[in-house]
Amino acid sequence: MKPERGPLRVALLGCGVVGSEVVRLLREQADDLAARVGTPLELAGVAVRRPERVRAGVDPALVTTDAQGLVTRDDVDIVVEVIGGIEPARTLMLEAMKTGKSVVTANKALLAEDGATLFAAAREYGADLYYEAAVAGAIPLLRPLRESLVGDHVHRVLGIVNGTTNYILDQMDSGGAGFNEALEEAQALGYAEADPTADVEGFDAAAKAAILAQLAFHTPVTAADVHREGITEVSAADVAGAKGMDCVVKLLAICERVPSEGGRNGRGVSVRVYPAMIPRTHPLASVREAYNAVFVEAESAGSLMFYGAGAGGAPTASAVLGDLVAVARNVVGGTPGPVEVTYAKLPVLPMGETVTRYYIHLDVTDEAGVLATVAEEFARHEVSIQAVRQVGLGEEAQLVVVTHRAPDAALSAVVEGLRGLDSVREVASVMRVEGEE
Ligand SMILES: NC(=O)C1=CN([C@@H]2O[C@H](COP(=O)(O)OP(=O)(O)OC[C@H]3O[C@@H](n4cnc5c(N)ncnc54)[C@H](O)[C@@H]3O)[C@@H](O)[C@H]2O)C=CC1
Ligand SMILES: N[C@@H](CC=O)C(=O)O
Ligand code: NA
Repeated sequence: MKPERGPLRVALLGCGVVGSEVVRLLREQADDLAARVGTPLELAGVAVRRPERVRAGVDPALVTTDAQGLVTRDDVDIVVEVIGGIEPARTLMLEAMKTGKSVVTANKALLAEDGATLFAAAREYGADLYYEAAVAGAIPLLRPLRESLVGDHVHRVLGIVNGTTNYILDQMDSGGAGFNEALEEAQALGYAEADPTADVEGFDAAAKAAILAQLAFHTPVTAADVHREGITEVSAADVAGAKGMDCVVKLLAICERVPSEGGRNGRGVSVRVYPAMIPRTHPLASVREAYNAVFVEAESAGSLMFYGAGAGGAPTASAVLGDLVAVARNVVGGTPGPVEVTYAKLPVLPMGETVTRYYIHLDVTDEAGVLATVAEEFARHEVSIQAVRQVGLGEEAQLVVVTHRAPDAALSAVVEGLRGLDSVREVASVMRVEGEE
């Protein structure tokens, strides 16, 4: 008979919004977790920056500021990293894996910047590296891509992966709070990153897009490869323009395989994050507050939709605990989990080659021939117009143009050209349109 093993000892790095919830769940669900793993999970230590702070439910004897010492201790089996940022998180995780420990992390910034180093270490030392919480918080998305869909051929991953910006855009759309007020609320609710610039400038969503693209297309993608635009430039006029089109503005992460004539894998991938209009009838339009939703389109599976809480302490801790149990079971069973494979090595194509649609709102002089001059600018760059509408007269004259799909570079050139026309007083709003033709 196999001898019963002792408890698995867990080192927790960071005890902020997510870490404190991990501690709570480990305590409150101890018996169930032990039954599911086959042995108890025991907290070996909690590394913090400010030890003097009182932390509810954390035994002060477990608290340390020596994270490095904690991850290399012989009585630690698994390390949970919820500090965030690049360093010291990277060094701590590498040290942990070098000394034979498996790692669970929620750190998308690090995985998207230098995941390759961490994955290489996991392979070299036979350790597990699990990170479900890093993308779309509680929503099971990475495990489905990494395991359930690994036998399929993914074409596209499209979704809302940042709760803070969705909360802000939702408030702007519903006419509630302004930008700053909504951001403060998102921070108070524990959705925002330590530096909310990461949220509102799209860095957080870009990191998640890189992780998703890498898993979906088995190809190396880092945050630096992702075309990124945040929501700080989204104005009340953009939101109102979207309403006028029966659309809503959402910050979207889009990862697409770009088809080629011959090869099945395509000629590359497009990975991008930007605010875009989507029709109110589109399922993503009904994703409110800080919720996330992601569509995965795969050859055999068809379209799959994942929806739920993408941010916040308890939802994120749920994903961390799920990984912790999975890793603990692997330790108990003596078999490591799956490793990342990036064999496809597809290039990430420049944004200019990406095919999208544009909505363009122009303040124009109301005189004969303006429409023709404007239309000529589109024709010059071979961008076909789907619809054009005039709003107002005289000083108030405005044109709203929606294009058919065209390369982004051509659309940018059209906007540049329009800015140079005498009959165009102002290009009031430019936004990509996603969702449907
Ligand atoms: N809050 C959320 O909704 C989500 C957060 N995440 C990720 O989870 C991680 C943690 O996020 P939060 O808990 O929200 O951040 P937080 O800022 O609330 O917590 C991080 C904690 O780590 C501590 N810390 C910093 N440097 C340290 C060090 N050298 N040693 C020990 N402790 C140190 C900080 O004092 C802080 O208490 C980040 O990677 C974040 O991107 C992922 C999904 C959702
Ligand atoms: N700051 C992030 C937290 C989760 O990743 C968000 O707002 O979605
Ligand atoms: Na997740």
